Amino acid sequence: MSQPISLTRYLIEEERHGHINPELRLLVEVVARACKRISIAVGKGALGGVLGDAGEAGQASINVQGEAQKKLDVLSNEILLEANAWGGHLAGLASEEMTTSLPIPEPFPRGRYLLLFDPLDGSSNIDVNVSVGTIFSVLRCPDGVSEPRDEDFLQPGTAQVAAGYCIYGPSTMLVLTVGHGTHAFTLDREVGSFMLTTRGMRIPEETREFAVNMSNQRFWEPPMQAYIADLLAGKDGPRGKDFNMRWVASMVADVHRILTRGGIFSYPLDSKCAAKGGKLRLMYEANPMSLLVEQAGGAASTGRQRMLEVVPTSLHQRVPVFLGSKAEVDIAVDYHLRHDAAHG
Ligand SMILES: O=P(O)(O)OC[C@H]1O[C@](O)(COP(=O)(O)O)[C@@H](O)[C@@H]1O
Ligand SMILES: [Mg+2]
Ligand SMILES: [Mg+2]
Repeated sequence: MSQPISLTRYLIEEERHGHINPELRLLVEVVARACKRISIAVGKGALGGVLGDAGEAGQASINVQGEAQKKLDVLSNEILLEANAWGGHLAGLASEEMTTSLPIPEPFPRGRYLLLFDPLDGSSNIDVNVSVGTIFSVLRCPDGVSEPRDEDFLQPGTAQVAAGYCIYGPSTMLVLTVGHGTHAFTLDREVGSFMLTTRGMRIPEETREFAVNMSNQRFWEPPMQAYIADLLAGKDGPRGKDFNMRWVASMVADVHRILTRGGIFSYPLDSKCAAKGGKLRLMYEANPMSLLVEQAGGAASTGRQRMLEVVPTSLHQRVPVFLGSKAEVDIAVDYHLRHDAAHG
């Protein structure tokens, strides 16, 4: 195998092709560098004193989502904030762990992009040494806005100029799109660089594998109940083939598997999360993952609408998610549309 090229070299090539400008190239480099720092913190585990809950004296620290924060949620957020505030390419930032967005304050240099991130995805897996990750999305700051507010971030997923995630697993990998394919880079720990190990990831169109939290089954809507029942019926059911199931409960790990070997990932609407609109967050989970999946030949939907066309109404908006192998996502969507048509 020929020597893989570095992330820096790949980004320079994309700039030469006119796919990105120098600002966006450097922005991605800054995010990648922050992810390397998070990877080191995650890798130290119990030795780094970073496991367990955030907060003091037995008092849990609760974020804007109403969820208890882990120490690594807080640390990863701080690493991304610090790195990007000094980067000079951003006008503002928004994070799963912060109530409102943050315009880059004086005296930091201000740029033209907006960055949204889930600093540590899969928090429930931190203390059990299972893969976690960082998810990010890059938007343009609207023209004429120098101090962006929450509403300036409310752009549909189609407006993303870059998206990616870093998975902290047996190896640390950065999976990135700047709108020209989805590419995977593996961190060479000795050299300290991300190296391009898969150019142009492709999701097989069809699959026999699904990912869903089955413990929520009785809370799902009827079309989701019907869809999964038919998958479980296997060879004897209407699908005529047996399906396998996987659920890591870190979206990064589940999506990484799907980008690698296909499958369908779903976090559907259920009666526990219906009032909030779903479980997963549109702006820094669903949208970046949907762009990566579409760029790899897959599909992503809310079950009723293409994910990337959802017009956001709030920064921490939640949505139902179906993404992965295109033919299978289309089938899941069809169950929902047929149900809606039959029930008005
Ligand atoms: O525990 P559940 O309900 O199966 O949820 C798992 C889902 O929750 C999440 O962990 C939410 O992410 P955070 O850890 O960033 O809050 C997703 O990664 C994952 O798909
Ligand atoms: Mg998450
Ligand atoms: Mg998180």
